Amino acid sequence: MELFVVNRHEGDQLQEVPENDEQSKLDKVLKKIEKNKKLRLKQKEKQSEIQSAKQKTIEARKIRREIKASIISVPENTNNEFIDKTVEEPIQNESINTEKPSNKKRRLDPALLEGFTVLGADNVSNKTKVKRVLPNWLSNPSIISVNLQNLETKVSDLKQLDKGLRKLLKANGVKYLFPVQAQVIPWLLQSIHDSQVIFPRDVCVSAPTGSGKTLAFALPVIQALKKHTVKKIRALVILPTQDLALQVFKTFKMYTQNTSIDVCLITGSNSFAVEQSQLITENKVFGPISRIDILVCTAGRLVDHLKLTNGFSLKNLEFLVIDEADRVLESVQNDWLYHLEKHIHLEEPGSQDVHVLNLQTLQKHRPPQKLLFSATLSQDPEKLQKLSLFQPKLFTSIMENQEETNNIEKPRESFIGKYTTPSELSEKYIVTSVELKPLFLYKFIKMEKLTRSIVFTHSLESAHRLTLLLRTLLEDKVKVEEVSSNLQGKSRNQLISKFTGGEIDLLVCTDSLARGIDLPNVQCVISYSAPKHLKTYIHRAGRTARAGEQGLAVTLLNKTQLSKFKGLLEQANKTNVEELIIPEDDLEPLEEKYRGSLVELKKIVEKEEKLNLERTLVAKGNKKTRKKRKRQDSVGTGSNT
Ligand SMILES: Nc1ncnc2c1ncn2[C@@H]1O[C@H](COP(=O)(O)OP(=O)(O)OP(=O)(O)O)[C@@H](O)[C@H]1O
Repeated sequence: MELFVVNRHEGDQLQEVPENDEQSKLDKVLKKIEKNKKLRLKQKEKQSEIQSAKQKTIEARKIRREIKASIISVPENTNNEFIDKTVEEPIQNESINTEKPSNKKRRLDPALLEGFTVLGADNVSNKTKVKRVLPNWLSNPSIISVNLQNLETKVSDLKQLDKGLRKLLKANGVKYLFPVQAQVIPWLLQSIHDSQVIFPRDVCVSAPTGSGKTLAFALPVIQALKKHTVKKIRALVILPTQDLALQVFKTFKMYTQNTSIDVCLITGSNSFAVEQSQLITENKVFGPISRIDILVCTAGRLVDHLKLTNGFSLKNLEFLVIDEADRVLESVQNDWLYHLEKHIHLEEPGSQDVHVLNLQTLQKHRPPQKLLFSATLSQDPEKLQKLSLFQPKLFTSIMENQEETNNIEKPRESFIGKYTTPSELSEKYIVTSVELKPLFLYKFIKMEKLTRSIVFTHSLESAHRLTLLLRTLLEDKVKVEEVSSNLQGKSRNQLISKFTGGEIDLLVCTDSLARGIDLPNVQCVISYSAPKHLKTYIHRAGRTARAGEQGLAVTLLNKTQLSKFKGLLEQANKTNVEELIIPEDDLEPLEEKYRGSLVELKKIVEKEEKLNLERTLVAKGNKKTRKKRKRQDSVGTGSNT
């Protein structure tokens, strides 16, 4: 029997009792019940503890939210502070909170539970919605109108502006200032005047394409530099491309005539040595000295001169203008910002006066006033922060006819950062299939009798093929040319002048021509390849409807691109861009011709490819023969010696 005895664990307190002892059995059961009762009671207590801890955690979160809300409200006069737009509660706040008066401290204690998963607790809590908080200077800009029709500021009334400059403006047909000029020029002139006693604030200007931003910075800079007699580079204007630098250079040249100010352009279109000789002259007594006052350049070429040109100095810089600023800042060309800052802040060898703190040395070592301009200026504090702006001031435009215009004070935070386009710009889109896209374009060109228009494609190859196809379709009745980045220097400029002069009707190009280029009276801009980014769309469209003229921007889309394109437009508050419907029936009579042109295009492309191949082979062959000859020559010379 003993083999079958099972030793059961009956609990520590339980004594072994004889099986027939009923009373002891009963006692045993009662004890068990009592024990279970106690256990349940304990569990209940634990449960209620957990419940109250949960309640406390919720209260603590509520308090932290309140404290956070008071911390992220931006105080006045913190112009140059960049407060992260995605302010999440800083961890340090927890320890700060626990040191609050006793009642709060008690309420915040459950924060200690943070990090523990409370079993059985309801861990689904509402996440605090992160509010976009901009620094004061970004959320309180000066608003620029986009209306170029009813201009109010007469050039002759702007008495702060130098008489000579006013005369030149009139001579160039400028009688009224555009809104961006009417606001920025007087403000800058005042700040330049005040800069004798206080450091001037940096300025960011975001205004539509073709709204006249170039004069808004050029005129104040020229006026400020007129007083100097000694030549030193005092204004540096940086642009993203050679074309744009040339354009801005021309404006400076125009408005510095009749002054002693010298302007120079360095973009790499001339040889390095020529540029060096334009920048610096060698003086027998003083060594290398500057020949110029204003330098217009591209970022990459600037760095080359900072590194290699003896005597090239930007230590007297009073203005640093960055036009198309968002693009220039995106470019990492030779790390230009780093090299520029390093150069400006580097002490002259043997210089002592930086350590002497008086007004004169402060003025001498004051950083240049930074002026940033663009139609798509980033208003993201993090991006702007790398420029270390000093008490920046923002001028920005907003869309007319928007609710915001009527109540500027209310929705500032929501409209800041949205790009604006000229109010004279009409926008449309055409939906088509990939195969019929060129046919739709052809029909649209014929329908609208387009001249003075620009077609944007996504690649050089696509621009080239589309040019060939359009030529065969349009049979030279409409003059089509392509501008690509393959085309450099003079020939590129010649082509652009031909277009400006009306000799070319359609320019097919890539986005190398999308930004800043000021071509007068462009009738229509066609995005043959859909733009991938809103900025690209805005700059492409900005080649038309400039300086108060009417203009049309049309985008060709596949069905799959439609929703993304609409999304882009929404980002700029454009909700009523309409579809231009070209009925497929209208295309039928053209299909025959289209097919013929495609066959023609295929032949031309094949011929070109063959020609290219032959040229490459000839080039390779020449190289080989040259090498062979060289070897033979050296063998020959060896045998002779
Ligand atoms: N007050 C004015 N009256 C008449 N025309 C003007 C005035 N100001 C500028 N313009 C002309 O308007 C055109 C566009 O000016 P500008 O190139 O400066 O525009 P923008 O704002 O820099 O454009 P983008 O952003 O595309 O570079 C130029 O041809 C310029 O000569």
